[in-house]
Amino acid sequence: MSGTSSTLRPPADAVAPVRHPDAPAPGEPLGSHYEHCFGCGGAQTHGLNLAARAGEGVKIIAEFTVQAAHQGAPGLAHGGVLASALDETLGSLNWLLRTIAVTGRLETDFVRPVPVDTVLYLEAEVTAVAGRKIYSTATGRIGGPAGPVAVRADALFLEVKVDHFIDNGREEEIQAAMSDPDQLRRARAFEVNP
Ligand SMILES: CCCCCCCCCCCC(=O)SCCNC(=O)CCNC(=O)[C@H](O)C(C)(C)COP(=O)(O)OP(=O)(O)OC[C@H]1O[C@@H](n2cnc3c(N)ncnc32)[C@H](O)[C@@H]1OP(=O)(O)O
Repeated sequence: MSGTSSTLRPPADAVAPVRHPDAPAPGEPLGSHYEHCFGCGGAQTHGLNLAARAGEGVKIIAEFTVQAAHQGAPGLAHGGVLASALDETLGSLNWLLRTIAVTGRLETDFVRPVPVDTVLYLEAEVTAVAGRKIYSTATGRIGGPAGPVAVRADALFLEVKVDHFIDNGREEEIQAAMSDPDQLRRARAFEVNP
């Protein structure tokens, strides 16, 4: 079964997304934006450790290996973990636009089961922008770019101000991230254009 709800269809006045001139070059790894991020942070023992790199235009390519800690059914990835991998990959797209944005809606199709040890190969692309709304889509394949599709998602991200994180995040982590002496790391923790 497949389908997309009407809120994920760009309106008639939507425009094509524009890659920021300072976006990383195609093939360049994005690295982790925040070490405690469940999706990409190295400090998360059971996190996804997802590695994303810039693609052409407004595309991202990412890979993550399903670990034993990611199981739902015996030997198979938990659906929520797969949705997290899609969310993280889609979220990384905003780095190409240099827009701070959070997921408002994420619709996921689980097409086939994903065994532990699988390398999930993800491709995501921004499809349209309408004001604060950023529309995007992603696909996850088993093993590599020619592998069978296991998951796919459509998403709506909403542009926010950095205050979104400062006002809502737990004080302890906000203070730690803001007092990081590394300016780039400080900026990326909040997904801000450095
Ligand atoms: C390398 C480093 C990269 C960085 C890599 C980073 C990866 C990070 C991980 C991935 C990203 C995440 O998981 S982010 C974390 C998960 N997401 C969140 O925590 C977001 C929680 N939700 C919120 O804070 C809020 O609901 C917002 C910000 C999404 C929206 O609130 P708002 O700003 O007040 O906007 P609001 O006025 O309600 O709505 C504005 C317009 O958007 C529409 N809209 C709002 N929400 C929705 C929705 N869920 N579905 C449909 N439409 C919606 C409204 O109808 C309205 O349309 P109209 O009337 O104007 O037409």
